[in-house]
Amino acid sequence: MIKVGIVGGTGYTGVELLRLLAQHPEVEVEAITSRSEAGVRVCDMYPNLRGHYDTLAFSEPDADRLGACDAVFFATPHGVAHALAFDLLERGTRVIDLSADFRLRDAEEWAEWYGQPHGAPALLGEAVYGLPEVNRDRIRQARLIAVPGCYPTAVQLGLLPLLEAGLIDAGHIIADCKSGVTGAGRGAKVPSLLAEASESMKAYGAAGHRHLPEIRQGLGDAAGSPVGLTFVPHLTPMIRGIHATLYGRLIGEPGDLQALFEQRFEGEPFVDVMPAGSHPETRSVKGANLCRIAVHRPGNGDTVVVLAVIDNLVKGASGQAIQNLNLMFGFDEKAGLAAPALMP
Ligand SMILES: NC(=O)C1=CN([C@@H]2O[C@H](COP(=O)(O)OP(=O)(O)OC[C@H]3O[C@@H](n4cnc5c(N)ncnc54)[C@H](OP(=O)(O)O)[C@@H]3O)[C@@H](O)[C@H]2O)C=CC1
Ligand SMILES: CC(=O)N[C@@H](CCC(=O)OP(=O)(O)O)C(=O)O
Repeated sequence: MIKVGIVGGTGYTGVELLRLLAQHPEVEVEAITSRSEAGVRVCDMYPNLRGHYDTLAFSEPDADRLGACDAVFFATPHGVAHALAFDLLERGTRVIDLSADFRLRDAEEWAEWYGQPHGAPALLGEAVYGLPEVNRDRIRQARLIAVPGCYPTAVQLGLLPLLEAGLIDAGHIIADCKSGVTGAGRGAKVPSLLAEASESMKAYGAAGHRHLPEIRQGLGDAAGSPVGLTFVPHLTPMIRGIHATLYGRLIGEPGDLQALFEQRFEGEPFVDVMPAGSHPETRSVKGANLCRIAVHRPGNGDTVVVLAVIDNLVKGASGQAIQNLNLMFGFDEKAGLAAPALMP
């Protein structure tokens, strides 16, 4: 049994960590922080957790208490993990950061997109990008994990087989993505209000979203050279879910694309390549640590269309974070993550 701490326990990804860890056979949640709810019992704020965490209460972030844990998850806004990660690593605590603080390798690029100086550039060299389908062996050895963003998880998983095999024009890729409103976090914001977000849909960040450099970095690694990417996110009236529709221009005759995807993800516990002709639905991954993918070649033409769906709070955040923890501590990769999706 290991002890873990969670910094930022009142947000959607924090409570999702608690829900999933309640089923984890090797983990005990030792500390959970919230400055605004310090002293409140977790089960009083989140009644779905009654019977699972009846004595655990939110507390102020405290380096000594967190540093006594084997691992600490940061489910906090950008910049918070920068300030605490070094101290925790010095104490021998491993850090799994759900925010974007350690996702970009270039501190200056991070500062440009996140509008603040990078607070821990000295740690960037050792941070491992926590996409197990790419970096599984490095994750096993890591002390510091940058959990990928929600859109970047869906887009990279959907495009990796094509880029690694050099089958599409890496200079002209389009990622048209839709997210549920929990992607915007739990903090009160006008665009997340029921009257604003329901029965309507809108694009945002078309001129440049902060996930663009993260996705470009990962796709560039897969392609072996810089990629040209147009990424347009949309806010849709659902609570959870990301749907990515990805377009690439085929170079020459690609062979059997369905077989390519099946082989690339063979044995992956959390990627499901669906049968040819499928159209995956976000509800088919709701609550599950899973990316379902379908690959199409309309009219046998020169464009390949990949459809990828995840739950933004699970494979797009907290589930993927636990998948990383399992690898870091040598647990079964599926521990705590085996439940199927909720349908309907
Ligand atoms: N929602 C999603 O789908 C996804 C989110 N993420 C990322 O995960 C992180 C958390 O997201 P989400 O759960 O939605 O966020 P929320 O905004 O819902 O929650 C943020 C949490 O962080 C705490 N917090 C805020 N500021 C500080 C601070 N300075 N020091 C310590 N704690 C702080 C808050 O508690 P309090 O203020 O009381 O201390 C709260 O518990 C973000 O970086 C987000 O971008 C990643 C993938 C997907
Ligand atoms: C719908 C919505 O607002 N989505 C968020 C992305 C989700 C998220 O939290 O991004 P990280 O994984 O990088 O933390 C956004 O567009 O900024």
